[in-house]
Amino acid sequence: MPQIKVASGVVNQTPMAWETNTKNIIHAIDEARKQQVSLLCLPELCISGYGCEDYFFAPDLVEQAQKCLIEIVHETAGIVVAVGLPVRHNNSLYNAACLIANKQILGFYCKQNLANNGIHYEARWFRPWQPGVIDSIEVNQMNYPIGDVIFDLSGSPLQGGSHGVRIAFEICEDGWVSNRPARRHYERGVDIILNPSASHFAFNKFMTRERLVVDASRSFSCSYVYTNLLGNEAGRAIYDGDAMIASNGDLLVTSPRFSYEDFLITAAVIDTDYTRLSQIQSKIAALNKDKSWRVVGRFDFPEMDPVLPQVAEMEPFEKGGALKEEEFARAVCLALFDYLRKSRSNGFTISLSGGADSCACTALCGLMIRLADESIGMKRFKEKLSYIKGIQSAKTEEDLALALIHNIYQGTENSSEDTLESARSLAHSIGSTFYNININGLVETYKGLIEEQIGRQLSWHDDDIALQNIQARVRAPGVWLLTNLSNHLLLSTSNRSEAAVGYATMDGDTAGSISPLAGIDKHYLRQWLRWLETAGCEVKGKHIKITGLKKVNSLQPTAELRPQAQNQTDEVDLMPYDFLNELEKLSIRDKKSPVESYRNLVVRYQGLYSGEQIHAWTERFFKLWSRNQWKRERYAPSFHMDDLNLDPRSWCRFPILSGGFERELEELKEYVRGNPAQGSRKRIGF
Ligand SMILES: Nc1ncnc2c1ncn2[C@@H]1O[C@H](COP(=O)(O)OP(=O)(O)OC[C@H]2O[C@@H]([n+]3cccc(C(=O)O)c3)[C@H](O)[C@@H]2O)[C@@H](O)[C@H]1O
Ligand SMILES: Nc1ncnc2c1ncn2[C@@H]1O[C@H](COP(=O)(O)OP(=O)(O)OP(=O)(O)O)[C@@H](O)[C@H]1O
Ligand SMILES: NC(=O)CC[C@H](N)C(=O)O
Repeated sequence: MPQIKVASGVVNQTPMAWETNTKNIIHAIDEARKQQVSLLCLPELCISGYGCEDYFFAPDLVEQAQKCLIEIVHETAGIVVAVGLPVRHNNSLYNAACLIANKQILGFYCKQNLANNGIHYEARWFRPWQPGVIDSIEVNQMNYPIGDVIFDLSGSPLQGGSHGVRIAFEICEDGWVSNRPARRHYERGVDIILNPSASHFAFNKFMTRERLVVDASRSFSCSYVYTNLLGNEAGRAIYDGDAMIASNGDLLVTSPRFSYEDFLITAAVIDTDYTRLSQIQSKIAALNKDKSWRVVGRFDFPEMDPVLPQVAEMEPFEKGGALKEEEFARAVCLALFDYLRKSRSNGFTISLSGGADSCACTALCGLMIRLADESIGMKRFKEKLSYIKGIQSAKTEEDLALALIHNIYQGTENSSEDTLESARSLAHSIGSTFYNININGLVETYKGLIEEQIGRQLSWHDDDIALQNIQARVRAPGVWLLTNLSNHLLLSTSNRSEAAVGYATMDGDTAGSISPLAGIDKHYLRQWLRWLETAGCEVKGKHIKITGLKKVNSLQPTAELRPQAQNQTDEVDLMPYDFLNELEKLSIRDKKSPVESYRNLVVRYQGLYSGEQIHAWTERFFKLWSRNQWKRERYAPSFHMDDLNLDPRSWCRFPILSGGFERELEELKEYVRGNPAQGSRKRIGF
């Protein structure tokens, strides 16, 4: 049949959650069938979960995945389904997709290009399949083809079935490399390419995916069905559920992103006659006489009535002019919601200072409730968190916030009325539980005990950092106590700029179980808070704002650890946050030496800061960066946002002990000495 209804199925999976994962897959198949879909593509490794880490090595994991596969096969009456799982073959592990048609397994395609950069470590567990190789694998006492296969599905002869529909695969990274399998699929006259992916969220990445998919469908004259995972699967990576279907260079349909559903089906009708016409016109199809790659299967694609032209549209939030703000809000909120339910915790506790970081964490929790409510409604929200007894009688979003978000302000003599008011007004605006204690006595008690032992008084002149740190540390036990009492998760509030330079007290304000902001820089975070107060997330024609952020948006960031008379601010302690951000990009993301970083900064901040000042900040940054790797190793898990991530466990590795750039900073000093004029020129065109 020339017209076929195909679909991408996105699913919210969890590593090794065999029952839930299988249930989500079966529900997705049922829904696709209900929508008269004939061919459904489900994500990469969706049976086991993508993030099983070294447990992929466990033979039992592969067996469990196979048991689930058999269960799924029984649920595929009248539909063709592609589902991803790890398979063991000849003592190697492969990242495979199984094609099932009408309760029959047809075979397995294995990924040829493993993702092994950034947060991906696939080559640690899997072997890449060699192009052109096909073998046979035994599953449940039956032999099936495995490897670089293309499926040729024909209906019964009565249905004009001699015209087989050719279906091939690229698994995620396969579609991102220059020598992609689709080029060979094209020469074999393929009608449909399925791409089951596990493509983590990063800012703007959906546009790159779209280009890959649309370009492939145009260059290879085919229909391209791309699907992805959804939600916070395993802790750090977030999947936005981005799925789409393109045909002959046109994007037919895209899925809604950042949904709180367990699964979503995105369907379109494709026309194989139309893509074949393009193949004929480009005179390329089926050059090769060797057909060993062809796996023949039987499936009667139903007759379809013509459909109206299909054109994909962006979601309103994607075209509203605040894409990064929207993506940050939606990605982190979904990540928090999944973390909450998958860790079976009862809510979030935050030590709320009224400053930008803890206000951002609190606002994100409040926003999570509102976005989830908009996505799945109050009833499903409560069902998904059915183990939390305290929210089952909630009627409003504020009722939910009261139980799910606990804040505590912990002032000292160095705290100001401004920050207390900021904290209180934010808590009030989202409806969270707010506590207010004074920890001065605790700080004084510790100080007194130690002074007595060492035989001298501590002073701000001699003991500045130690006196700052004791205040930050004294806050940790109380907030942990509160957290434990409600079986909450304690959010640690550090942002990426602080992580870069270790501007946090270990076991003080770093205490916590997740660091939702550790992937985002402080300069951007402040801008985002202003956006959330004044514009907010666009949902169903309205805007979800958090107006209680008004006070914090009027304050200058300060740790409030030194006596108020010293007017402590982060930017005086460190350097301006936008400068820190640029320097961090140059030195850490782009790996430029201190001299090269400095030279670039002098150009960028010409006329604004002197060469001497830029030199001093560059030196400070490199010293603090290398001295504080151990702190980054000890941060609570954070979410991946982009290629500026500093998380050493998923992205950016650096030695804990190192030469600390001593020689490189000497070279910088020499360079500055030899180029004294730099940086003192007037700033042009900023
Ligand atoms: N390589 C290494 N491996 C393992 N441990 C290492 C280490 N180097 C030092 N250390 C240890 O690190 C300790 C120092 O670290 P730590 O005690 O955390 O303190 P430290 O990094 O010296 O100071 C904390 C900084 O963060 C700022 N802060 C703190 C709290 C809140 C805020 C805010 O923005 O609100 C800012 C504060 O102003 C200060 O500049 C040393 O005593 C030593 O034990
Ligand atoms: N008075 C306070 N009450 C409760 N928690 C506090 C207080 N002061 C600091 N904290 C905790 O320590 C964390 C670190 O302080 P830090 O100053 O870096 O962040 P912030 O106050 O949220 O933001 P900013 O740095 O923009 O002022 C805070 O996010 C908060 O969790
Ligand atoms: N699972 C994968 O192969 C992911 C790699 C791919 N480059 C992506 O991030 O989308």
